[in-house]
Amino acid sequence: MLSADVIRSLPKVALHDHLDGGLRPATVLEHCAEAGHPLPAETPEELATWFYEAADSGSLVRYLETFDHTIAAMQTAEHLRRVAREFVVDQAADGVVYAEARWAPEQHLRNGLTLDEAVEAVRDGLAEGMREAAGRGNKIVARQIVTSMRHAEPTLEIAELALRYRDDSVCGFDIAGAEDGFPPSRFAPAFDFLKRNNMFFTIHAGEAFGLPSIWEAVQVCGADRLGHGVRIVEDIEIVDGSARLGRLAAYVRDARIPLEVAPSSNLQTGIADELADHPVELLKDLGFNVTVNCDNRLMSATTMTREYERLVETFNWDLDDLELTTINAMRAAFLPHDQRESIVREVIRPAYAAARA
Ligand SMILES: O=c1[nH]cnc2c1ncn2[C@H]1C[C@H](O)[C@@H](CO)O1
Ligand SMILES: [Zn+2]
Repeated sequence: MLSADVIRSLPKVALHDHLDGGLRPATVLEHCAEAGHPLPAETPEELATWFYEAADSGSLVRYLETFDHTIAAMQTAEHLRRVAREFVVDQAADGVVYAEARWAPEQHLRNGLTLDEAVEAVRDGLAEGMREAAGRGNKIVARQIVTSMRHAEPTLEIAELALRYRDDSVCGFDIAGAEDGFPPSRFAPAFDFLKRNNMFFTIHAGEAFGLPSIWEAVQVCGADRLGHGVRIVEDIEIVDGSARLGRLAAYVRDARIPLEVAPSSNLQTGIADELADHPVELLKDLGFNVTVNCDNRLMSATTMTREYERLVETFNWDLDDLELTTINAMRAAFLPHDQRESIVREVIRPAYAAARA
């Protein structure tokens, strides 16, 4: 069985990781003290436990309430820059070689930052993080995904922001937040605008709500990837031990739509009680384009290494499964094809070959 140390040493790819869901507890404490924002705990250890427990209710809406505290810690350019730098350094130390950090700039304007200033602060922090990680021998490429909050009044403003910073650290767009009651089609004008401009986007869908949400994300909005997407199992029937795919499940699989699966996070928001009952294994076995992600390292008390460790322990995942899902993720990255393939060829494949030898 693969140990945590071996998993950590292997190259991993993080496509779905929220910038405001992965802060170091000590940074939350420091920034919130400066901002005068009260917190429910006083030490990094207590705060880490508080986040995990508060997020572990089985409800996405309650899970999302915990972000009040991290968002309060990210309201100045300096705070955003540091959080972005630490995001990259921490991922790189965990063996992540490519990461996309998603966050919603509209939630970070309380102290007077403009949307552009906020995106630039994160851009600069990501660049510092990449330099710092490389200096420590952990090379990583990091980009940002600009997110719209789905309960907000849909506008084109955030999609336009993403487009303005394309090729300047922004690689894509996303919508996040409560899913039930806020279907992806509300943002159809933003997605149309991005399509017209040939820009990539992913959509959180099939996490807390089922097939109608996934269908809209894929067929109405044209999502390049699905954030979670795990409720696609609701369109799969097991009859006499063999799987029958409904039309939507078949489309998602056959069109190779990448699923940004985040096992620990999904358990906390109610997909199943135990990892053994999580659909990730079935989806992988059926040939869906599965990728493995943390979603929110702070709220789920996890890392990419930990997510894989749990999959190894629960489903006996081996090097083939790790390499497959890592290459799936790298090929689904919102990065130019030649850059993706060079990371696959020069970083991922050789490391897994060496681990086998
Ligand atoms: O898993 C999630 N589903 C829906 N929304 C989420 C999830 N994780 C984080 N968010 C929200 C809370 C953050 O403030 C926002 C932007 O990162 O995205
Ligand atoms: Zn998410």
